[in-house]
Amino acid sequence: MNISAIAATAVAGVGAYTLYSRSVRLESAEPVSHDTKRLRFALPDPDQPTGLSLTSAVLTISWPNGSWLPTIRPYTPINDISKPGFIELLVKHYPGGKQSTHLHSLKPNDSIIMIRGVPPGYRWTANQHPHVALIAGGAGITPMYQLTRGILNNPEDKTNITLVWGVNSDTDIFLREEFSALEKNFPGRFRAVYVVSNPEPGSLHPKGYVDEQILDKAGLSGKDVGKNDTKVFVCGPPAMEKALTGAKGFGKPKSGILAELGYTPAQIHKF
Ligand SMILES: Cc1cc2nc3c(=O)[nH]c(=O)nc-3n(C[C@H](O)[C@H](O)[C@H](O)COP(=O)(O)OP(=O)(O)OC[C@H]3O[C@@H](n4cnc5c(N)ncnc54)[C@H](O)[C@@H]3O)c2cc1C
Repeated sequence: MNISAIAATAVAGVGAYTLYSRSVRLESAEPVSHDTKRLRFALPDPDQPTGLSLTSAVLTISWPNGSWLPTIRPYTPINDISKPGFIELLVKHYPGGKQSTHLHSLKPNDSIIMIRGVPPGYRWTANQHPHVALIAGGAGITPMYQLTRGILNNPEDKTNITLVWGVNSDTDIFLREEFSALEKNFPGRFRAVYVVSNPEPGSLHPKGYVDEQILDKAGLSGKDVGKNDTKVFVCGPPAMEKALTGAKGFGKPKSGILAELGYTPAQIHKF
């Protein structure tokens, strides 16, 4: 969904969707890499449920630098959405980016408006697929983290998960500890593979981008996974998503890496 469609839905539904009593207050802001912060917002009532379902984003509304027009952008909470009282966002700063610059400038006790319900998100159903492949680039990790935690924290859900995350540098793997803990606690259920385009000397991760070879090595080619058994989720920068899922344009549409590996469009969901 593009930003204007999201904004239109938000404006049309603002009465129905305003969840957190207009504003939420920043409790803490912690840098997790050179350009990314973890922001924890308190809901007005500490017992208030997040009201979020797996998987969903929230819409943030702010007026950076006293502007007349609001800036409206979606972000994907990374906290345990079953716990009440707060919302945690992981926000990458884009130089010149309106909302990410504003969110990075917030100090504890500053407030923003947050709306749930738009964009609608992907409605996850436990055990609908025996295996999911989560392919993320950079800040596109947030919906993958929400989904991974949601699946593994539900004792009824037996879905296996393979995560492939492409980042620029080793320091951009900011959820490494959280993912390591999940790998340890759910052996055989969850596996994470990191691909680094500019690795540090001595990095343990493969150098490069998420391509056919990396996915093949991660066990995600058609020969490794039953064709209809895997649901693939993709979230990353536009160039990465294009390479994975193909591109329309002038002339013949280009098929992407996932099609080459044997996945059908119905198996692929782009966050
Ligand atoms: C459903 C959904 C969930 C999202 N969840 C998150 C999240 O959890 N964390 C997060 O950090 N972001 C997330 N985003 C992206 C976020 O909504 C904003 O688009 C992003 O923060 C940039 O907004 P901005 O106002 O700072 O930049 P803008 O003012 O919109 O853009 C300014 C410039 O920044 C650059 N830029 C903006 N976005 C990107 C991009 N995605 N890739 C490369 N360059 C870009 C471009 O050069 C652009 O011209 C999500 C997006 C969607 C659609």
